[in-house]
Amino acid sequence: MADLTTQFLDLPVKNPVMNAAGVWCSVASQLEALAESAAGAMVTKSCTLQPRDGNPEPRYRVLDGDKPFGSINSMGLPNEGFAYYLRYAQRHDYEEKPLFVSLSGLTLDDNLTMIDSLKDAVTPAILEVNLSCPNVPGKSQIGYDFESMDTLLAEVSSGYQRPFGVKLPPYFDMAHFDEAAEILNRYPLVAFVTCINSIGNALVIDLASETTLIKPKDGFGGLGGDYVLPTALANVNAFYRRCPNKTIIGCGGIKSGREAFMHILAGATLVQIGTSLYEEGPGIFQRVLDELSAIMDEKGYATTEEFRGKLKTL
Ligand SMILES: O=C1NC(=O)NC(C(=O)O)N1
Repeated sequence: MADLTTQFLDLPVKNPVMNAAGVWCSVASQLEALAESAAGAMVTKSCTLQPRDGNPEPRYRVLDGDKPFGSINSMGLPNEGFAYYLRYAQRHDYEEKPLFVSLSGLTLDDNLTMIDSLKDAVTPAILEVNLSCPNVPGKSQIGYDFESMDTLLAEVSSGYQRPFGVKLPPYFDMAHFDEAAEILNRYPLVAFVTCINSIGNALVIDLASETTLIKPKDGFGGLGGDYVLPTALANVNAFYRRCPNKTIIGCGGIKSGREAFMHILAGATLVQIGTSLYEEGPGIFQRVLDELSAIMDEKGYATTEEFRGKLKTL
């Protein structure tokens, strides 16, 4: 029988499956549902210093023939504001499972202000800095601006002075994998890297009405689900190869034990579920865990360590 327990940084985790920031984690009732779910860890909605309404509706659509195979979203960082998530972090039961807090400040100063407060709160929450929201009109993704990313990592490292992680956008070019990894490797406090956020600024069209599916940004939004699995696996493996001293969290296209297995094989220690969680709800965690466990039993792996990063090439 597969043993799904694992270690993340120096923390014991009962299993490697969790939510992706932004999905089922914006308000306390959702966070409590995640805390009670089978997920081995959980993360809060990426927050800004002040509460935000986000973009106009419709801003999320699941793309489904007979079964959901993807999503497009342009939420625009709607959230209750940093203080709300800090309050949750201070009442979370860390014996039950680790909690990640995701920050996505609209400015570097906002990020540093939130990080100071998080550090002063002395909470066991794990910091994930979102460098990759594609949906705030007029704001580019820090992960695609290497100079800004370098500056942010320097400032956060010196301000936070504790291990933290970053949520990266997908990259699509070897030179970009190399450059991003070279920057990340300058910062030993960047203990983990979460790959990937949605594939930004996709466009989905409704044929019948000849109209975009979502309203914000003329219909341009972040793509998730089946569409992004190959890109997510590539980013997980690219940073796993290039950042041997960092832990990788895989996100993108996970809807069953199969994709969770692939992400771990590519190098992920934990895996995050977004689109499928949005559609199925927190019951998905036990289903994916059972499926992952069955695949491991079938292949003869007792733990995830035995196959993590062991992707073979031809
Ligand atoms: O980082 C993010 N990625 C997304 O795909 N959507 C949300 C958002 O728009 O709030 N943020």
